[in-house]
Amino acid sequence: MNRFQLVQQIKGKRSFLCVGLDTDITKIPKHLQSHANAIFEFNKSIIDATKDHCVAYKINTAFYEALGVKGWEAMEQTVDYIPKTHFTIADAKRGDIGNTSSQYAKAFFETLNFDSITVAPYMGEDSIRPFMEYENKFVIVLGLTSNKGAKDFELQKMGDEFLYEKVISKVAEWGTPENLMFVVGATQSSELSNIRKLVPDHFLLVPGVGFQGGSLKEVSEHGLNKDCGLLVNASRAIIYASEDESFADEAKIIAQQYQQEMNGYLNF
Ligand SMILES: O=c1ccn([C@@H]2O[C@H](COP(=O)(O)O)[C@@H](O)[C@H]2O)c(=O)[nH]1
Repeated sequence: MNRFQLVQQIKGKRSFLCVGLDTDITKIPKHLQSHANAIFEFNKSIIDATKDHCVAYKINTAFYEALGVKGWEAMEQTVDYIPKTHFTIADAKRGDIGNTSSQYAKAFFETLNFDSITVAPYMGEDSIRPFMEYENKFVIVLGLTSNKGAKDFELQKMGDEFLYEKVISKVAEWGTPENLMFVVGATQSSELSNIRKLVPDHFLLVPGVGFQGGSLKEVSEHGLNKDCGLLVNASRAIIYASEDESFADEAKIIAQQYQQEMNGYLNF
């Protein structure tokens, strides 16, 4: 999917919600846990229930990799099941020397047909370039993350700049808003206006609303750009909205609430 198609979808749905499929076998409703293909069955119900209210799905690969072959198969089935109208994110946080990054890119963009992948910037340009060689695919580079540990490196000053500012400005030179996005945690909304000065046109993937306490209102006030420019992710708040058989209906209700709130913030 390209940027234009993503923006069109946001405009049509009046939503910039990304549903996070952080599917944990121990947290899904009891009646599904004994199912031979429990993870995929759960995801299928969540996708069916939320697809009218969101524009993207983010699969955090850790939850699937933890289960070995069965988890990987469930991830493959899930990516294939997500409607082609929706933007897909492999939240895999990869990045390595060039030839290894090429294999990661092949794994997530060819073997699995994701639209994008999250990448850690620490190893520099040659670790990110291989992901950028694909047309209509996005590299989503960790900028300023939502966790407490962001203060250990990302929010350390290097001269008169924070490290995260240096990372975002430098990485932005390697790509364009057509193939590059940045992760910025919703818990870091006080830095969003500053980030928008560095990258006015890029999309930002914003995790951290819901369970981590980030504010959708603040993120929208400081992060929206002329094309929306935001994909706000909620995982646990949506997929674990209920532990019983009505989990998909409850997930739909929460996703719809996010959509309605987002509609009110959109400036087009
Ligand atoms: O800075 C970051 C980067 C990634 N994440 C991921 O997003 C989701 C958040 O899940 P919630 O349940 O909505 O809190 C999860 O997959 C994280 O690994 C992040 O939270 N912060």
